[in-house]
Order: sequence, then C-alpha cells, then structure tokens
Amino acid sequence: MSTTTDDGRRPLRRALISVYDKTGLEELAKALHDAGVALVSTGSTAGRIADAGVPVTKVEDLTGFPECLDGRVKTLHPKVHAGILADRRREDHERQLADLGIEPFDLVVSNLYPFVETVRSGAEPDEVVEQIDIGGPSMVRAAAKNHPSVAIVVSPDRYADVVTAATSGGFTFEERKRLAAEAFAHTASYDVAVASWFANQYAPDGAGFPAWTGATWERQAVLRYGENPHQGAALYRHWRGGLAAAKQLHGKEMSYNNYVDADAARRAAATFEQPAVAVIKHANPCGIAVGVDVAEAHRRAHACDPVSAYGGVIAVNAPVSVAMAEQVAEVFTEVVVAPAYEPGALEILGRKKNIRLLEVPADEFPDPVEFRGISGGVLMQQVDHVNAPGDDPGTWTLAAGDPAPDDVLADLAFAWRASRSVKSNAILLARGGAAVGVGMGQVNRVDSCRLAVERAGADRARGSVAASDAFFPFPDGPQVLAEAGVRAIVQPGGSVRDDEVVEYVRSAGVTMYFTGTRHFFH
Ligand SMILES: NC(=O)c1ncn([C@@H]2O[C@H](COP(=O)(O)O)[C@@H](O)[C@H]2O)c1NC=O
Repeated sequence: MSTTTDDGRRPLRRALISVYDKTGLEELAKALHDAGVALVSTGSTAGRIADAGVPVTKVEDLTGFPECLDGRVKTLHPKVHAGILADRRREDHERQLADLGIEPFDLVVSNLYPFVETVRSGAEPDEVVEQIDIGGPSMVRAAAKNHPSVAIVVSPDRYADVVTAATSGGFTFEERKRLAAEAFAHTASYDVAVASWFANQYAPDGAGFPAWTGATWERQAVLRYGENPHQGAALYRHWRGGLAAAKQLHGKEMSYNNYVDADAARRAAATFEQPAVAVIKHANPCGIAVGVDVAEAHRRAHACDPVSAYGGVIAVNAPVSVAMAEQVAEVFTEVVVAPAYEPGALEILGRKKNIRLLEVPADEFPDPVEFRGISGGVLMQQVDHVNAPGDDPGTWTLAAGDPAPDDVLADLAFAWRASRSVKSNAILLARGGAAVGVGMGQVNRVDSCRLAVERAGADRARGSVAASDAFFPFPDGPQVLAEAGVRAIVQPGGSVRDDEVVEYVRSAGVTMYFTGTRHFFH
C-alpha cells in the first residue's frame, strides 16, 4: 500500500497526458520529466512531447493495442483505466494491479475535444457529433472519482501548480479534492453542452422549446451582499459574455443592485441604432435619449429628470467621448456601461473615486432566450427583439386624427422603442428624440399616464408625444394625456374597447397610431 504524508501528499511518479488544447504542453512535459515523472500519452500529444525532446511512452505501446477508428478508441483500455481507478489506499487494489501487471497513474492531465467551438463554427451535424469526446471524459471522471489516489488537471491554467507539486512531494489531499471538483465541473459543462445540442437539434417535438434544457455558469464574483445587506449574493456567468463578463476599468466593486440596473440600462441603450444614452434608477429609465453624438444624447437623457439621475446607472451604445465624460463627471453617478471609452474620457471619469466604469462590447453571441426564476422552476422566453414587428412606423395603422408630420412621427418611433425599457404599465412622453416624462411600474395604465405627465411638467408635456407599452383598456389614460396637451400617441391597439378609445382620441384632436405589437416588461 502506498504511503502518504500527514497532509495527504502523494508523490507524482507517473502521469497520463492526453490534451486537445496543447497550450503549455511542452513546458509541462519538460518540467515533469525533470522532476522524475514518467509520461504516458496519446497520439498527437505524445508526438508534441517527443518533438520537445522529452521521453514519453505512447498509450498504444502501453496497451499493446493501436489507437483506432480515427481516434475514437485510444485510452479506452483496462491498462489505462485500472491504472487510473486503483484505490492506492487499499491493499487488494495494489495486489490486483501487481497480478495484472498494471502500473498506476498518480496524475492525469486531460482536456476535451472542442465540441462547443465546433457548434459555434456552424459545422454540419456529423462534424459536431465527431467532436463529442468519449475517452477524455472517461479518464477525467475516473481520475476525479479516484482523487484520494490520483490528481486530475483539466486546464493549462493549473500547469504551474502541477510543476510545483511535482517538485514538492505531490498535491495534498485537499488540493486533489479541489482539482476533482474542477474536473467534474469540466465534464458536467461538456455534457450539458452536448445534451442541449441534442435536445435542440435532434429531438424537437414541435413545441418550439426543448424538452430538456441545461445551462452551466461559473462564479465570476462573490458580491458584498444581495439586494439587501442581509442577503448574500454572487455573480455567475455563462459562455455568451454580456454584462456578466464586463471588464471593470475603474471604481469600487459592483454590487448586486448595480448589476441589475446596469443590465436594464444596457438593454435600454441597445434599443437604438443611433447614439443613445439611458439613465437608470431601480431598473427603470429616468432618462433616455438619442442624439447626433453620445454627449448630446447624454445631455438630453439627463435633462429628463435631473433629480432622479443623481446616483443613477448610465448606459451608452457607443464609445464614451471626452465631451460626454465631462458632463457625466458633473453628476454623482454609480456606474457607466459602455462598449468603449475614448482615452481622454477614461481619464476624466477615472478621477471620480466612486464611479464604476464597465466596458462591455456589443454581444457577440446575443442570448436568443432569457430565463426568469420562479419558485420550483424557471420561465424561458424569446428575448424581446431590438427590431421587433411594429417598430417601423411604415407598418403602423393610423387609428385617429391626421397623419403625423415627419418630426412627430420620428418622436413617436423613438418613444415607442424607448417605452419597452420601462417597467409595465409604461407610458413614456417624448420630444425631440428624448424622453421628457416617464410613468412606470403602475398597476393601472391611467396612473402611469398621470405620472408621466406630472414628471414631464405642464410645459414639457404640452406638444409632446406618448407611447404606451400595451393597449389602453379605457379612454381615461388618453384623456389624461390629451388634457396635458400630448399631440400624438402610439400604442399596440387590440383592446375590446378600442372603438371607445379611438372615438375619444379623435374628438380630442389627437393623432393615434396602432403598432399591433405589445411590449410588456416586468
Ligand atoms: N477515444 C479515446 O479513447 C480518447 N482518449 C482520449 N481522447 C481525447 O483525445 C484528445 C487527445 O488526443 P491527441 O493526443 O491525439 O491529440 C484529448 O482531447 C482526449 O480527451 C479520446 N478521444 C475521444 O474520445
């Protein structure tokens, strides 16, 4: 029975290396060899090690069986798996190995065929299926299961630790447990990717959503606390990038609420193709505007509600300019999220100690669906698209009043897009490409109208346009708007009382368009 130290260190005498990602392989092999570790390896991994001048035994020389079927069978052999799975704490396992003439492994280094990358490249199904690694996960799982005896390494990021362990008596038991946890996460993520692909590609049942879904996230940060100080919280990310993968360029640690608001802000700014800025408080815009440049968009967004903008989270859909940075620096702002910052802009904002500056490039792999947790489950829905049906004013139906002149139509189109970033019931008043009054999150639509008008104030409400995220169930909402001097309204239509609403709006001399599409946002 092999011996270990008090901390469970086990010397590394023999290693099996089989890696698809060959980053750092030669250096690792040399260091292991120098530390007296014997190396066994598969096909091209062995080739690379030998080319580096390091002695290595090919797996096929170990098994006496050639790698075959284009690599589908390499390590799937008892001489490999018994060598990985023997529990070295047990005399009977040691005895069986000796009887069978099998030498044990102390270390397995492996990473898997690039299944996800092959899917993302748009490869044909046969090619994708060929990239499902079979032997790799078997070795990884075997070594992870047998962590009391074997160390398993699945990432080149760990090679420095391997070299340290090889020259200092091996990994401790605690270290091997942690490596095993990493290894099972590696194979679990891999299997979720494979199972998701199969559920979507090979087993659709006409429901439009897979019968099974899985996802894996990696912890990105433990946050100071959650929505409230008594709630613990952490941030996890998946492979698609997005806000969870943001690069923080400056400022204090992001909080849970910062992330929630930054996500809402990013969603709001991304709704527009021209330069746009959204100022968010508690996940709702207190200002949103477009402009000829980001500085103008920010000025107008801020002007919507300067009181609420204090301590806000700002998102912009284009690089932050020096001019915009100078304006932002004047106001206490919690977070700025942008795809990039001009160097001068970063310097100006970087002088503010407390502001958090996040760089988040436009999504390379936008989420096609979004999830929301409920007790005991999760809801999945398609993301509300930036260019949704009904976004083009050319498709709208004139429901009441005279056709709007071009400038008013442009404001309606802006208000219509902006309103989908406002929590329902949403009424957004706009003028000149900027929100001037936002009524959000009310439990009836008429109160949202009152709130929007009140926030705009009499002067700004008069002559503005209004967007409503869903239909007006009664004429009372439009009445509040018309009495405040709103000149045109855009809404989906579709209420059983549309006739009453249209009649009122016509009688009030207001123009109203139906888009036919609703944009609830809860
Ligand atoms: N089939 C097998 O027996 C097998 N054993 C190891 N592999 C994988 O083959 C790759 C390394 O192969 P090579 O050394 O030939 O580049 C690794 O990603 C490893 O996970 C296998 N390949 C696929 O299943």
